[in-house]
Amino acid sequence: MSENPSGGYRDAKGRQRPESRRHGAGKRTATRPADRRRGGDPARKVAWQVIRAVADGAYANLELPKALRTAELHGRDAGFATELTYGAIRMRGLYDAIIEFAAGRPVSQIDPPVLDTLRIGAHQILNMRVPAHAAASETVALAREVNGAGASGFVNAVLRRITERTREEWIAEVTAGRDRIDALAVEHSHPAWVVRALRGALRAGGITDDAELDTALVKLLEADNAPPAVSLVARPGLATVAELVEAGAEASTLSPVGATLPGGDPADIPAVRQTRAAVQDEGSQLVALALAAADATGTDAEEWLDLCAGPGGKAALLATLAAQQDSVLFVNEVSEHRTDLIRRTLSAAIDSGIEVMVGTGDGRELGAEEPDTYDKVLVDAPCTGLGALRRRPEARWRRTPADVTTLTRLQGELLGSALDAAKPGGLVAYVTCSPHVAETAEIVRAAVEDRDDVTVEDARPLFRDAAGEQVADLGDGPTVQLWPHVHNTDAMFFALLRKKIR
Ligand SMILES: C[S@@+](CC[C@H](N)C(=O)[O-])C[C@H]1O[C@@H](n2cnc3c(N)ncnc32)[C@H](O)[C@@H]1O
Repeated sequence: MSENPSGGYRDAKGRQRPESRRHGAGKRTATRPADRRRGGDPARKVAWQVIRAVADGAYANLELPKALRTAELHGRDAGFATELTYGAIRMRGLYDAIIEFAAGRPVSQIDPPVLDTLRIGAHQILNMRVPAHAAASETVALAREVNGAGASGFVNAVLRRITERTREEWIAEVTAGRDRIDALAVEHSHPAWVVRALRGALRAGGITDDAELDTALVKLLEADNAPPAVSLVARPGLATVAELVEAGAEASTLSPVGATLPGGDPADIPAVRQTRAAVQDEGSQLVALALAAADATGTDAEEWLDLCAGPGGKAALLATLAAQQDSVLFVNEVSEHRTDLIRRTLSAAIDSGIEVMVGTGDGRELGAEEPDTYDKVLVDAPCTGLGALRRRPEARWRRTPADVTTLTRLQGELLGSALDAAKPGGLVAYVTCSPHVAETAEIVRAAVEDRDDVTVEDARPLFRDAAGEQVADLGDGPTVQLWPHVHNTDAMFFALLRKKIR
C-alpha cells in the first residue's frame, strides 16, 4: 500500500483507491459492533452504578436521580436507565434463577459486581424491547468496562445462553418441580415468605376459594412488578386538581384531591415545588381523607394528632383538612431528621397561616404524657412496606420475616399509646402500607382484646372517590384494605377505632 499525492491510496495490486476506502479510515470497520466502543453506554453504566450502590444499602429512588445528573442523561436515555435500574432490581429473583441455570453455578459463586451486570443484561433480553443481540453485546461492552476483560467473556457466554430461550421457556425451566408458592415466588420475583404473607392477606380479606385466591395473588404479584404512575395530591386550600390538570396531569377518578402525571418531572410543576401539591399515592390520600371525614367527638375546634408522621405526606393533607374544619393538627415524629422533613413538607401550609404544631418524641410515650387529649389520632405505623413494593424496587429483598416481629411490637405499642392519647369518644385510625395480617388485623385484634374501652367502626363509608361514591371493592369491613391490583393504589390498611366514653 502506498500514499498517493492526489489523495487516496494504492492497494496491494496497485489500483487507485479513494482515501475513504482505506482500511480503518472510514465509518465501516472490520471490528464487531460491541468492540467499536470499548466501554458500556452511559445509560447502562448508570444502571449498573445505581444497582451497585443499592447493594451497599442505598435506595434506588434517591441514588438514580443523582447518577442521572452526574452522567448528564436526559429524556429517552434517562428513561432507559430508569427502566433498566428498577427492572433489574425488581426482577432479580427471576433473573438469578435463570442466570444460575445459564451459568451452571449458584449466583452466590458469581462475583457480585459481575452478577449485577448479568442482571442488567437479563432484564434487557427478557423484559425490554432491546433486540437480544444488542442487549448482549452492549452489556458485554459494559462488563469490559466495569468488570474487566476476563469477566466480560463469562458475561458474554451467560448472556448468549440466555438469548437462546424465550422468557416463557425460561420460566418453565426454572419453576419446574417447585411447589406453587415457590414457583410464583420465582416467576414473579418476590421472596417466598412475602408471597405467603400476601396470600394470607388476600385470604383474610375474604377470598376463600383456592382458584380465586391464586388468580388474585398472581394479579397482585404482577401489579407489584408494574411501575406505578406518578400520583399527585393537591393539598386542599393550597392547590386545586384543576391547577394540576392545567400543568399536564389528569384528574384522578379515585381520589377527590388526586391527579396522575402521565410523564415528565413532577418538580417541574410550580405547585409541587412550592409544597402546595406533592407526589403522594392515592391510597395515602384516601386514608387521610377518611380520617378527616369521620365524626369524632362533635367538638367545634378539634385537636388532631399524627403520632408518627415523618416525612409528613399525610400530615400535610390532614393539616389542610383540619384547618378547613377549624381544627388543629399536632404532629409527632421520633427522628429529628424526619421531623425536619415534616417541616419542609408542611412549609406551604405553615406559610399560608395554617396552625400546625410539630414536635419530636417517642410516640409510645405520648399517650402517657398526654392522656385523653385528642379528638382524632392517626397512627400511620412504621411497617414492612409490603404494600408499596411497586414503588421501592429493592424493598422486597431487604425485608425479612424478623422485621415483622420487631415491627409488630412497635405497632402494638404505638396503637396503645394512640388510644391512651385519644379523648373518650375520640377516634384512632390505625394505618399501614403493608397488608401483612400480623401488621394489620392482628394488631387491631390485640388492641381490642387488651382493652375494654375500644370498638372498631366500619370504615368503608368514609372511603369516597372523586365522584363522591363509596370506593368499590372494599371487602367485608369493618376495616379497609386497598390493593394495587384492585384499586391501583399501594396496599394501604385502615382501621377506625373509637375510644368508649366511660
Ligand atoms: C410509615 S412512616 C409515616 C409516613 C407518614 N405518615 C407520611 O405519610 O409521610 C412511619 C414513621 O414513624 C416513625 N416512627 C418510628 N418509630 C416511632 C416512634 N416510636 N414514635 C414516633 N414515630 C416513630 C418513623 O420514623 C417514620 O417516620
